[in-house]
Amino acid sequence: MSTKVSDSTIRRLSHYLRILETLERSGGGTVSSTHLAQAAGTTAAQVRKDLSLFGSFGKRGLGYQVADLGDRIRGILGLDRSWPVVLVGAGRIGSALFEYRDFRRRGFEIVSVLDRDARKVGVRWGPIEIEDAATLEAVIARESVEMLILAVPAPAAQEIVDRAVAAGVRGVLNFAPVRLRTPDGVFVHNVNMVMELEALSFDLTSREHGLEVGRGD
Ligand SMILES: NC(=O)c1ccc[n+]([C@@H]2O[C@H](COP(=O)([O-])OP(=O)(O)OC[C@H]3O[C@@H](n4cnc5c(N)ncnc54)[C@H](O)[C@@H]3O)[C@@H](O)[C@H]2O)c1
Repeated sequence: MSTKVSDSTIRRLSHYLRILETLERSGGGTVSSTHLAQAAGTTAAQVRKDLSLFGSFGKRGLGYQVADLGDRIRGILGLDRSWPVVLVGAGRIGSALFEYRDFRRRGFEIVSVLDRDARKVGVRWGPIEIEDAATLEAVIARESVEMLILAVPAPAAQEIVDRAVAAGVRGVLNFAPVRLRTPDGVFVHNVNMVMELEALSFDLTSREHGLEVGRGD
């Protein structure tokens, strides 16, 4: 039977990893679940619960080896390899994402950018040239890509995803404000900054409604 892992657990693992990487840079050693919890804004019990989903880590009373736990979390998150990524949509969002250097540092390399606008196709962006969106399937095969970033207008999104999935893509980071339909085994993560702002607005107004903001599962 497979274990269900919540999105919040995955986010906390990313958070723990950042803390561990800071500790690795300052010499490593060991870290307690209490320290990790404080730095991540959660409880020691939550840290232990999150990690226990993936096996046993650390020794009771001795804490976790920073380097070892970092490696294990990188393995759990699939960050012990690099992921070539194709970006479709060389517009404002697309160019901002392409410029973002942390992707490559964390193992996500945008190996191709595609657009359907003839004025953009062939334009050089650093080491790459924007390619014609009509060649999407060929690019996915050439680069052995499983991840797609979608930064096109909403009406264009579904068709691109259908083609990409048929060509072998299994994960989509979607910026278009549209709910995409994909078959089982294909994962879509939507980025919607308006929803984030709405959540923030809720946080700021919740007291007026007598509500307490909680950050549980
Ligand atoms: N997730 C968020 O929070 C957020 C924030 C802002 C914008 N967006 C969304 O991101 C998307 C991109 O926004 P933008 O401001 O970069 O737009 P933009 O108009 O600057 O860029 C869109 C690009 O997509 C290209 N394109 C259009 N149809 C295409 C197709 N069928 N195949 C390939 N390329 C195609 C266009 O030529 C253009 O270069 C939009 O859907 C927008 O609503 C999301």
